[in-house]
Amino acid sequence: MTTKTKSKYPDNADQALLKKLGAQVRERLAANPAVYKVPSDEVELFAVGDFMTPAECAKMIELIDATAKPSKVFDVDYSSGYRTSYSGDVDPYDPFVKKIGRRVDDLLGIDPRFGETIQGQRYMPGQEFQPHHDWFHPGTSYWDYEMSRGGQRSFTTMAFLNEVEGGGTTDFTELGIALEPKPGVLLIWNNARPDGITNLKTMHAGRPVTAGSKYIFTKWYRAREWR
Ligand SMILES: O=C(O)CCC(=O)C(=O)O
Ligand SMILES: [Fe+2]
Repeated sequence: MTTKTKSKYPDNADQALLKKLGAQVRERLAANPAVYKVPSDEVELFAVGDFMTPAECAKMIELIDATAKPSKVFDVDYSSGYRTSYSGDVDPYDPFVKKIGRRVDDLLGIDPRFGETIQGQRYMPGQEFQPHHDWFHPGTSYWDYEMSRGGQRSFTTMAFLNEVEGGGTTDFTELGIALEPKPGVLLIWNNARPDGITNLKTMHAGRPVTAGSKYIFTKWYRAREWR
């Protein structure tokens, strides 16, 4: 249940910053031949193949297994069963994790201070992440807190780390796009539209894994310095 409370932050908080960041990242990705733009007029969505080597995927999976615990959710607004995977922040001071984080920073060209720490996720059969936006919704219990520590989420990056035996696609439910988990691939999307307004069409889901397991990591960027 969502309780609307008065906030000192406007619904479109950080719009101007999101617009500026969007333009900056768009230009940088367009200049990079390793970046594939997934065709859509509604969401700026990109993929990079072989972003992670097989050895790096294996190492990240090891770290996720070591830290995985039931997913933290913004509990008041996320009903139980919404996200049933396991997740955890992998050690941000681990040199390997730092190296991968810097690679993502460099790909996007966003100020590294805007980046959240890398979060790992593991799905076992039956586990999923139901349709949601990664950007924060005004009026939620966590809105003011998140606005005070970096503001709106600008870009999402998400890497597939293993071959999934069954299920586990990442679906953009408003776009009719289903992306097969392919180890080493990094997905990138802008959570805002080019005008800087948060984009409703970025609705996406991690579909239930039906066989095997699915490992990913996500790294989100804010509109401002994240603390
Ligand atoms: O597992 C997926 O494919 C999606 C994960 C996701 O949406 C998230 O972590 O925010
Ligand atoms: Fe998400």
